[in-house]
Amino acid sequence: MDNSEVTKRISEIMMFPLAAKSLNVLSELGIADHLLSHSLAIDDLARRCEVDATILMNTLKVANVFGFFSIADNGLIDNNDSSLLLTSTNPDSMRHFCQLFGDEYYQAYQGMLNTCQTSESGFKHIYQQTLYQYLEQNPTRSLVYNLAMRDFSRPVGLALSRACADTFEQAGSVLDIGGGSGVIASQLVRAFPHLSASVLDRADVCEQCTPYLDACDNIEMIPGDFFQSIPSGYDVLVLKNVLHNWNNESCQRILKSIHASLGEGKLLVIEPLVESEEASPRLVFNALFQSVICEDGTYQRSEADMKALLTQCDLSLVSCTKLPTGHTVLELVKKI
Ligand SMILES: C[S@@+](CC[C@H](N)C(=O)[O-])C[C@H]1O[C@@H](n2cnc3c(N)ncnc32)[C@H](O)[C@@H]1O
Repeated sequence: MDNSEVTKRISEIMMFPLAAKSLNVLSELGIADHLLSHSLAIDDLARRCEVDATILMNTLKVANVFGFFSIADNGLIDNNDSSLLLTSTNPDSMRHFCQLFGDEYYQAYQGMLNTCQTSESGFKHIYQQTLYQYLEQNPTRSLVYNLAMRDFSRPVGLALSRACADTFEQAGSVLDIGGGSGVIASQLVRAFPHLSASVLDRADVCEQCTPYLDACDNIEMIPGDFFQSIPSGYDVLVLKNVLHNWNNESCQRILKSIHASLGEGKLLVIEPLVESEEASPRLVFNALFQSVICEDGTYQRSEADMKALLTQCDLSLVSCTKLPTGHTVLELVKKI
């Protein structure tokens, strides 16, 4: 690559925040929802959203560079297959994800220099409180967070049902620890109707997410704190995308609570782990993301790091399975 190409690349990279922010603003405004039933002229769309038509058009053009929305020569704006994923009701929706990543997380990246210097959370540096303290005090944004996790976890729930079918077929009950909106629990009871499922999460999450559960799924939401205690008596405990939010010391405290409740049951730890030979850009970004957004001193873990952490907590590894989503499922039982 010659210098002029590198110069172009640098200027593109430095402008990329505008691309992420454009998807965020279009998601906050619900533009894809406005276009759900028909195309609209830019002036009409801007009027409905109470924004400046020229700036909205420029925002749409940035999104369009990345393949979102269709902009006709006559100025009519419409959804295309990509922007349909920004609608609220699409089962594969990424709208809440764009709202969360392009707002709170985006602002927290301002703390990254501090994270590099101190290994402390960039989020905490900017917001002067941890992510979960912030969410507790901001119910509207907490709902965005919970729905973003739901959007993100949907494909994993399906993959998990297929990959661990034997485990769930043989089980009668499952508890999803830090299970948020209950998306994984819902998918499990649909795939295995004999299962009874519960979700343990922070009290405000349980209250907020109960209306989003399908009543037919009959899932119990249990308000609690996984650092304090976890109810026992379940055949399978699921812990998905939880440990990566915490440093080793906090993970050990969570695993101690799990150990106390596990009995004869199985624990499934599901995490996006990195291996050096499969460093996809998304996983490379994720490693940095965890240190900036999560608790002070949190680092991305490899499969070996995770196995070491789990076995230090008196758990024995039974199996290790890769999901097509890039997550690893570690099945564990209490060490005898
Ligand atoms: C990254 S989200 C993962 C949610 C869900 N497991 C999933 O994969 O979609 C982490 C979850 O841990 C929950 N959480 C954080 N601190 C908790 C605590 N002390 N006790 C119980 N749940 C907690 C959060 O509310 C959130 O739902």
